[in-house]
Formats: sequence, C-alpha cells, structure tokens
Amino acid sequence: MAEEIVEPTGPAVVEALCASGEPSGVEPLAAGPLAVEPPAAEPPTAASFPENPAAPRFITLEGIDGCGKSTQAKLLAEDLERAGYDVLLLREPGGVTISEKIRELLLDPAHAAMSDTCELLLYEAARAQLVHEVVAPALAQGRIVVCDRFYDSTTAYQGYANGMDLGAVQRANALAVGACHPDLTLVFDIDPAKAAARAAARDRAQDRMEAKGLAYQERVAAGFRAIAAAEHGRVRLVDASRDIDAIHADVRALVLGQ
Ligand SMILES: Nc1ncnc2c1ncn2[C@@H]1O[C@H](COP(=O)(O)OP(=O)(O)O)[C@@H](O)[C@H]1O
Ligand SMILES: Cc1cn([C@H]2C[C@H](O)[C@@H](COP(=O)(O)OP(=O)(O)O)O2)c(=O)[nH]c1=O
Repeated sequence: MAEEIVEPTGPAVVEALCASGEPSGVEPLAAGPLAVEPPAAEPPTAASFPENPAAPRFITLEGIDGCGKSTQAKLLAEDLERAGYDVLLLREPGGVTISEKIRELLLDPAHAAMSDTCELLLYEAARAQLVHEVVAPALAQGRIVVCDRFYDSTTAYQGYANGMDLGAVQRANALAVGACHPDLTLVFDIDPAKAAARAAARDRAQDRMEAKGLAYQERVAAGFRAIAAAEHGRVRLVDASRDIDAIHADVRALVLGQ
C-alpha cells in the first residue's frame, strides 16, 4: 500500500525546496485567466522513472464530487508502488493535522453562512500547510506525490462555480503553493447526475459543498473542462463515466505509458 498521510510524520519531514515557509512570490498573471504556469507541450510519462528527470513526480486527480477520483488515486498509487517508486498519497483539503482541521470547518453543513471569500482563503490555507509540511519535502526527497484534488479544484469550485474573479483565484493559488506545481493533472469527466448517484450510494451524509446541488456541480464540471482546454499540456480529461477498470487503464496509460 502506498503511504497515506493524514497526520504529519514528525521529524522525518524535512524542510525543502519550495514553499518552505515563505512562498517564493506571486507570479504576475499570464495572458489566459487559467494559466498558473506555462503548459508543457506534452505531459511526461513515468515509463523511465527515475532516469527521466522530466517524468511526472507530482500528479493530481480532479473532478466533481463522486466522479471516482479517490478510487483511481488509490489504484494509481498502488501501481506506482508496485513499479518500485516511493509514493505519497494525499488528499485535499486535508492531509496534515492543521489542514484536516480546516477541512472540518469547510465541510461542516452547519457553516452555511460561510462567505465565498472565507471559503477561498480556507482552501488556500489548508493547501499552503500541506505543501509546506509534506508536498515540498516529499518532492525534494525524490518521492512521487499523488494528490486527490489540488489547486484546479479551487479554480473550478471557487472560481467558475462560485463566480469569483479568476485572476484573484489564480493569485491565491500561486500564493499557497509557491513553486510546487503538478506535473500532470487528470480530470475525471462525468455527467454530474451520474456522479451524484455514485456519491449518494456512499454511506455518508452530504457535506456543505455537496449540499450546493446539481446545478452547482454542473458549473464545476464546466470549469474543469475549461481548465483542461486551457492547459492541455498539463491537464488531461479522462472519461469517468465508464467502469473502474476501463478508467484505470486510461490512467495507467497517461501516467506510466502502459
Ligand atoms: N467507475 C465507477 N463506476 C461505478 N462506481 C464507481 C466508479 N468509481 C468509483 N465508484 C464508486 O462511486 C463512489 C464515489 O467514488 P469516489 O472514488 O469516492 O469518488 P470521488 O473521490 O471522486 O468523490 C464510491 O462508492 C465508489 O466505490
Ligand atoms: C481542494 C478543494 C476542494 N473543494 C471541495 C470539493 C469537494 O466538494 C470538497 C472536498 O470534499 P471531498 O469529500 O474530499 O471530495 P470528494 O467528494 O470529491 O471525495 O471540497 C473546493 O471547493 N475547493 C478546493 O480547492
């Protein structure tokens, strides 16, 4: 099993490359509202890990609630482990103690009064801490990080679905992550009604975000598609309406080239 961090790992966690406390600064906005970083021509594959320095080391999985990305994140992490890589599987918001506490604030259905700005900044605060405590150190140690959601969720939910200014969202994302950007992002694309049916089959109560409803999820899904179109090099759409094995085969092909 790939290691899954919820609590910090203590002294083994070292200070590292990027976002080690002080973010490296906010880059000026690129021409397109979504271009957090210039897209690579083609996403690298992990076929020649660790020899290939361009292979993806930081892989994020994105999509609307219930699209199946947590299922695929686990399968991918297991694949990479079996292939001999040192893998860290994380989720957002959360992953370390402070970020898990922020997650509770964000998802508590009792917090219906939360403003859009408060919501944005809490997601960014959770992310900044996760990057600082584990993502940056793990990447510096040469580990592969697989993260269930990252800043594209903020762009899709708080930007596209909540209607916040996309430039402001991009600047907030940049502040939270410093130099830590995903090498490859898979967006699991599915009809929101189908995803809602999957989520409903899970044995758990709706959280504050899920309670926003189907029309909201449709705006989120459109946001993710817009991100994939704008950043085709880093971001790849995967048809998530199929069965788990078929989706997993696509994920393997995109990440491992097999
Ligand atoms: N391809 C699939 N087809 C049918 N059910 C799925 C598929 N992928 C995941 N599920 C199930 O749907 C529910 C939501 O999946 P999950 O991976 O938790 O989604 P997410 O993390 O995107 O919210 C879970 O009960 C899971 O077992
Ligand atoms: C990371 C992130 C998540 N979210 C939302 C997406 C989900 O509704 C919620 C996280 O809940 P979670 O249960 O982890 O998601 P999922 O249902 O996909 O398994 O937070 C944002 O709105 N912005 C963000 O930046």
